[in-house]
Amino acid sequence: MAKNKLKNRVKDHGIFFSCSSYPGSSTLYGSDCSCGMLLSSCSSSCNCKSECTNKPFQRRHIKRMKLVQTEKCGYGIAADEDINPGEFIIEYVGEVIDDKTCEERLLKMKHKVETNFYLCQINWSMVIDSTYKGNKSRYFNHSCNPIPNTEMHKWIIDGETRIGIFAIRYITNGENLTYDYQFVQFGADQDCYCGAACCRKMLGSEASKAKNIPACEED
Ligand SMILES: C[S@@+](CC[C@H](N)C(=O)[O-])C[C@H]1O[C@@H](n2cnc3c(N)ncnc32)[C@H](O)[C@@H]1O
Repeated sequence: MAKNKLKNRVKDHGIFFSCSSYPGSSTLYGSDCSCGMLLSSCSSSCNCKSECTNKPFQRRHIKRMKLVQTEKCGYGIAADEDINPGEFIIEYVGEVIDDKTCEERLLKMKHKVETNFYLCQINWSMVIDSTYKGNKSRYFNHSCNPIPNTEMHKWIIDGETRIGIFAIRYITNGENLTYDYQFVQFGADQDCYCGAACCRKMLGSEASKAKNIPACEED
């Protein structure tokens, strides 16, 4: 494990050395910073040194947000301040578990007839489970396009994969914060109540066919 970490760090240095952002130039997720464009946070080995703001995770400036009760999706999260496009909102955290543990937990949840799932698949071998440990990111609900106002991004920080939630458009104070789960996160047989006119899940379900919900253009 330690060996792997070391390998990753060495790889990261290739990215860090190529960073040529001028001090204080990058505030969003890397639009003008080589590291940011590669979804990698800047470090002390970068040319941009300490003034560079491309360190969303280390700086930990999470946005103000509050827990709300939604009409059909249980609890959700609403912005408690205006948020600009591209801004870092919060890190998605939880227990990092492997596929086997994930399957076991899913089976247990099924037996308990749980309806809220907090599992997020990061890659083939890694799942973040915020069922027992997490922060407010665990309450972000799903929306099909074009409704979501946030997006998840994988970042490499000191050789470790971390997940950040970023704004994809201007968000006004009070708006519910959602992203597209891509259906890796909640039970495959659950209906979606995101309210999008071309809700993918509803379109596929018998319920939507019965309600005659029109197909999206891209479908
Ligand atoms: C990560 S949790 C989000 C917080 C959750 N609403 C709660 O009350 O704790 C994911 C769960 O929320 C519900 N959910 C999220 N988005 C939904 C949607 N668009 N339609 C229906 N249920 C949704 C599902 O039960 C899903 O398993």
